[in-house]
Amino acid sequence: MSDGKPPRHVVLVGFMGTGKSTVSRRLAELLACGTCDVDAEIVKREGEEIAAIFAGRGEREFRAAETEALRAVLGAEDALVVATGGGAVLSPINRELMLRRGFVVALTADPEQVIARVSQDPDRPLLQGDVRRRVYQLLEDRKGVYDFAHLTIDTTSLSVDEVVERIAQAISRFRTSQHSI
Ligand SMILES: Nc1ncnc2c1ncn2[C@@H]1O[C@H](COP(=O)(O)OP(=O)(O)O)[C@@H](O)[C@H]1O
Ligand SMILES: O=C(O)C1=C[C@@H](OP(=O)(O)O)[C@@H](O)[C@H](O)C1
Ligand SMILES: [Mg+2]
Repeated sequence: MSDGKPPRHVVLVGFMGTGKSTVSRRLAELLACGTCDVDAEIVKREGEEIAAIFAGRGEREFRAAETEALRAVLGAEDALVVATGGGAVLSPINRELMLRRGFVVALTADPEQVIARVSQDPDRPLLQGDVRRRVYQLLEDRKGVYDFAHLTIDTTSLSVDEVVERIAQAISRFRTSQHSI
């Protein structure tokens, strides 16, 4: 349900390793606005690392904490670039919050590119064990879940700066067409 306010934040969604956290920081610099990573917000609010929450309390509790963190972040008065975690879109409540408060940008990347990027960081709890198998399985499980975004960018062969530039151009078009961000 709309509360009558225009979309305000830029919200990045997408599978793990598509570049949401990295792009969000760089895009915020370019737009001269604040930025928030929902994963970092969860860690701050819960006082535990993401992997520790998954290990100690399970994914269900992580998802509940994620919705509360997302709600708090998107409630900010000033415009932010918000990086979400790859599974944040699984909840219809979260998708509704994002669409109500933001211009939603989905980042995608080919599976092998995702694997190359996430293999450098061993801390993602859902990718423990056989990373390749987990990535292909989760991509299959999550097919279509990022399609609700206003804009989708395939980052497979783009640099971070090129992704940032494309989002900035799209925001500019979106602004002139009707909305404020
Ligand atoms: N467009 C890109 N090209 C190459 N490497 C990238 C790109 N975007 C992100 N990366 C790298 O991929 C890794 C995962 O990026 P990250 O921002 O943590 O993704 P996410 O938040 O979507 O999981 C990081 O090492 C980052 O530097
Ligand atoms: O896809 C997911 O379910 C998750 C993605 C992670 O964020 P990134 O997409 O930034 O890696 C983090 O929220 C958590 O490990 C769960
Ligand atoms: Mg991230």
